[in-house]
Amino acid sequence: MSDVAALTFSGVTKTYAGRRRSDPPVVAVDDVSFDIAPGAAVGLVGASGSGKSTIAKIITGQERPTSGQVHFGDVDVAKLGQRGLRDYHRRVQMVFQDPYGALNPLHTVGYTLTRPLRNFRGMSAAEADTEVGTLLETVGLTPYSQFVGKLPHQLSGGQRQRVVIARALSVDPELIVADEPVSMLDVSMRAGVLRLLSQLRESRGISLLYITHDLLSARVATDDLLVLHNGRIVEHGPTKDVLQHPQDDYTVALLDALATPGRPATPASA
Ligand SMILES: Nc1ncnc2c1ncn2[C@@H]1O[C@H](COP(=O)(O)OP(=O)(O)OP(=O)(O)O)[C@@H](O)[C@H]1O
Repeated sequence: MSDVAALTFSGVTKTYAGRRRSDPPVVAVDDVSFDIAPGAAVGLVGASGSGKSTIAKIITGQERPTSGQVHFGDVDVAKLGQRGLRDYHRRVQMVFQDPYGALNPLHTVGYTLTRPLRNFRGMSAAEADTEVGTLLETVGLTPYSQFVGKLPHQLSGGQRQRVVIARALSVDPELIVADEPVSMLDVSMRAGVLRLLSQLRESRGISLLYITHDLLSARVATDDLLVLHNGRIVEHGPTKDVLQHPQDDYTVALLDALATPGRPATPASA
C-alpha cells in the first residue's frame, strides 16, 4: 500500500449564502483537516446540521470548498478536468441512506451490476456474468443465482443496500463514502451491512468513510472517529478510545443522549 493518504482534507471551509436574502451566511464546515489512510475505516459523527453531508458533497465534487484543499492520493480534486473527474468518480464511490431510491425499479440486479462492469471495466458479456456472481457473493447475497434476476421491490431493504454496495464495488473503487447507509434499514439488518462495509477494507483494501449521527454504530465499522460539531472537528482518535474515554464535552453529550435506562452509554459495552 502507498503511504500517500487516500483522502486528505486540509483546512477546508465551506460557507453557504443564507437560504433567504436576509439570512446571514452559514459556515457549514469550518477549517476541517483530516486524512484517511489507504485501507482505513474512519467514522464521521455529528448531530444534524453539524456539516456531515457538506463534507460528503465536497468529497464527491457536488460542492466546492470556499477555502482549503481536498486531495485524493496526490490529485488535487479542485483541479480535475472532465476526464479526471470521471476516473475520480469511479475511484470514490458513494453509498447513500436510501437503497430504495438508489436502484432503478425496472432493472434487475444482474442488469444493474452488468452495466458498470461493461462500461467502466470493458468486460465482455461472459466476463461480466461471472463477475456479477462474484460481486453478489462478496456482499453476502448467496447463492447469487437467486438474486441475479430479482427486481428491487423483490428484495428487503438490507438486500437492496447490499446490491448498492455490490454496484459500488463493480468499478473497483479505492474509497467508499457511506452516508447514513443503514439508518433506513430494519434494525435487525444494520449490523450485518456495517460489518460488510468494514470487511471490504480487509478483503479488498478499500478505504471507508462512514458518515452517521449514530455514534455507537460507528464502533462496528470504523477504526478511527472524527466528531463534528458546528462544522468543526472537536475530537479525533481511535474509535474505541473516543467511545470509552471521550475527551470533548460535546462527545460526552452525544454519548449521554444515547444512554437509555439499563444501558450505560460510555463504558466498555458501548
Ligand atoms: N445549500 C445550502 N444553503 C444554505 N445552507 C446550507 C445548505 N446546505 C446546508 N446548509 C447548512 O449548513 C449546515 C450544515 O449542513 P449539513 O447538511 O452539512 O449538516 P449534516 O450534519 O449533514 O445534517 P443532517 O444530518 O441533518 O443531514 C446546516 O446549518 C445547514 O442548514
